Amino acid sequence: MIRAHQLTKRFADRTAVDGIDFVVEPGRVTGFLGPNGAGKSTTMRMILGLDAPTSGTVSVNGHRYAASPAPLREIGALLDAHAIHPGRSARDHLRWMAASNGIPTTRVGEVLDLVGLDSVAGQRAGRFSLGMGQRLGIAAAMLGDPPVVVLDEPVNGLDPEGIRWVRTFARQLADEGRTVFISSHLMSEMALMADHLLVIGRGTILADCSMTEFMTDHAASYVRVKAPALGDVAHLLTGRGLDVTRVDDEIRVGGLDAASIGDLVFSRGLAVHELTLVRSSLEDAFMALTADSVEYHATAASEGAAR
Ligand SMILES: Nc1ncnc2c1ncn2[C@@H]1O[C@H](COP(=O)(O)OP(=O)(O)OP(=O)(O)O)[C@@H](O)[C@H]1O
Repeated sequence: MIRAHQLTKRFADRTAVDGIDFVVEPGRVTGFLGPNGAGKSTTMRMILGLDAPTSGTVSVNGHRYAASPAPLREIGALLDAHAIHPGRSARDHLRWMAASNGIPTTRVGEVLDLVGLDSVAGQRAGRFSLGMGQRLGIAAAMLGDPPVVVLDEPVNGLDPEGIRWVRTFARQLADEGRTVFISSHLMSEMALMADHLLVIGRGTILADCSMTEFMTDHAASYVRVKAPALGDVAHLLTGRGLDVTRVDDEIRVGGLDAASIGDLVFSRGLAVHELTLVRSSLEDAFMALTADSVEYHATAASEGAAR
């Protein structure tokens, strides 16, 4: 597992990570989410010992990762998929990494197979597409068969097939009992991939909960009601103290579940033509939660100009 205690990183006058505490548990995919500049990469770099904390600590499997005698066997990390010599073949790149970490070269064939790159392993990495580069980065991360896997924005720029592959792969690693920690600034992607969420904004933790809890706590919901005598239904529900808003040919009701609303309306002999629970999307919930921590807000005009 990964454990952070009062983890802090300051760059000159900027506090990138501000005294955060969290535990990333094994056996599940934990999504690390936050808007651009929230502190995700800085946190991941501190986990991997690439940045030293200004104060606080972070440990991997109970000790500081930088002090590990066999780092690739502790954590497999994908930070920058382009950090590969372009003239070297995928196989040579992995062989070199394996040799410098005391890992038998037979493992190279296994990880190439694992990520589906065996047929192109002799090609120069500089010719790889973005998706192939990500797969090669993940193959490198898996060389030491590590119990902890950290992937920073692994689906950035991937096509739908590549995204699905990363998702399935992450799930498989968690099912094998590994600790899987994946950053992204896209909620929709995490909704499909993560069991647990750690949301960061301006260097502080905004949420640390299961996906289900996140939805319950942060996603707004209402019941859409359509009825021939809409005014009468609205009057009845408002009279019961419910939060009722009329929008076109429907009313939106908050504060009571759909079945109870149906029963109540039926008990007055009124007909109902539609009764639907509507939840705001995870993306909406995430945007609402992190709205105050977004560094760069696009104005409506600049959004329009960008289109
Ligand atoms: N080496 C550095 N020197 C100065 N400031 C830095 C440095 N690295 C990061 N920062 C600042 O720290 C803050 C957090 O950056 P970080 O890259 O960790 O965010 P992030 O959540 O990974 O963002 P993104 O999704 O854009 O990658 C940002 O304001 C960033 O400008």
